[in-house]
Amino acid sequence: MLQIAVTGKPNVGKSSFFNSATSSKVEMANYPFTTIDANKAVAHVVTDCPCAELDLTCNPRNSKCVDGKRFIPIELIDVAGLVPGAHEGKGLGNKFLDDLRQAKVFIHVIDASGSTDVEGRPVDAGTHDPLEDIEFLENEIIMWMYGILSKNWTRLIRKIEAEKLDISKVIHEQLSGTGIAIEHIIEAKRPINPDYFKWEKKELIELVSNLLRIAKPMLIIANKADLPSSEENIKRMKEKYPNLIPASAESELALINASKVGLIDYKPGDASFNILKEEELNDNQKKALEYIKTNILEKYGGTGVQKALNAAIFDLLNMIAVYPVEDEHKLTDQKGNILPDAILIEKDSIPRDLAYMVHTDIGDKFMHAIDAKTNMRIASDFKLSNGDIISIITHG
Ligand SMILES: Nc1nc2c(ncn2[C@@H]2O[C@H](COP(=O)(O)OP(=O)(O)OP(=O)(O)O)[C@@H](O)[C@H]2O)c(=O)[nH]1
Ligand SMILES: [Mg+2]
Repeated sequence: MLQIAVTGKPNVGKSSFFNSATSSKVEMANYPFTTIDANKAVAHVVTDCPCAELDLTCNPRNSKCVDGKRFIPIELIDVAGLVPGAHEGKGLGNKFLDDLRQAKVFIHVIDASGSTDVEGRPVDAGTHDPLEDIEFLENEIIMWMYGILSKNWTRLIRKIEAEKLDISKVIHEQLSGTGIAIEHIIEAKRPINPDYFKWEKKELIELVSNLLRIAKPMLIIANKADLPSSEENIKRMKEKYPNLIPASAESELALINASKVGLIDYKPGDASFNILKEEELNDNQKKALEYIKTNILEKYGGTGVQKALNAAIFDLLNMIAVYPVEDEHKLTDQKGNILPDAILIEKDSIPRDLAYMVHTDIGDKFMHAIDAKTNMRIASDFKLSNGDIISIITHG
């Protein structure tokens, strides 16, 4: 399953974000290094389910559908906090950084309120500038990957020369286990001096920065947006990082918990909620809900948690959800389930790519595909888009 890593310095709310997105109960506390061992669980990205526009009732198998919204599973990993110097082992950094290897995209959680110092220790709200945290973390991740790439570099270069090997392939092998594709490496090294025998630290770092930008993009989440000192910081940071998403993991947890016990009507991603059992709420709960409504939902259009997951997959990784079916008339699988599976695939993929995502065997036996919304056969270079329902015709 596609993995998103939740990363950042200690004590910013990574585990709170993780718990709110996955309904897990890992420990959260106001001191650094509460989390040591990485936690993994399933979260969901949400998109419009085609069942709504087609006026159908679907029977999802690999995902869920709630009120015409399709919730598609992804894996979230919550890791230990990183401090400056992590790539040199500070704060157990090397071990912690290796937990990020598999991730396709990073959600970088920062404490927008400035109430934790650079190593995550609580300080007076507003006394630390969270902008500094964005820069140091990016640098740590670059230096970590540089460490992996540059290991035995001189020996590797000699080997490439002696055995006439392809540099991209060798780099690909060196970075195996990071999910970085050879195409990413080819693209990342394009702007760098082609004479790789002359590459030094500067060129390798440039290569790694390009690679990370292409292959493992990072989304910044300004968490603790509910605290008063966050507002000014968010405004200021947005000028430099316009894609930054303000969030309040703590508010999302509160809303989800209230919704689970039936006090309110709320689902992840909603920008509002309805109180269902006013009489069962005590004064503190009423105040808390009112606070979240005015200071988070109305101000930022949601708690930011679901928005962040969606942005990571649909915007940063440029993915779309496509629905393979076996019966293009009934839009079902063999067992009669309507729109059973939602598959996350890169935008502009072609039908054969989808066939391979469904199963290697289906990919190998691919003949052509049918757009099940129009019942028309589609070209082999047809570019899939979000919400497409596709029937794959195979031979044999
Ligand atoms: N006000 C506010 N506090 C939050 C929010 N999210 C988390 N916190 C608090 O921040 C502190 C740290 O939360 P954690 O989720 O443990 O943070 P972490 O980043 O996982 O910390 P480490 O595991 O130590 O790296 C806790 O006291 C949380 O209650 C939020 O959205 N708003
Ligand atoms: Mg934690």
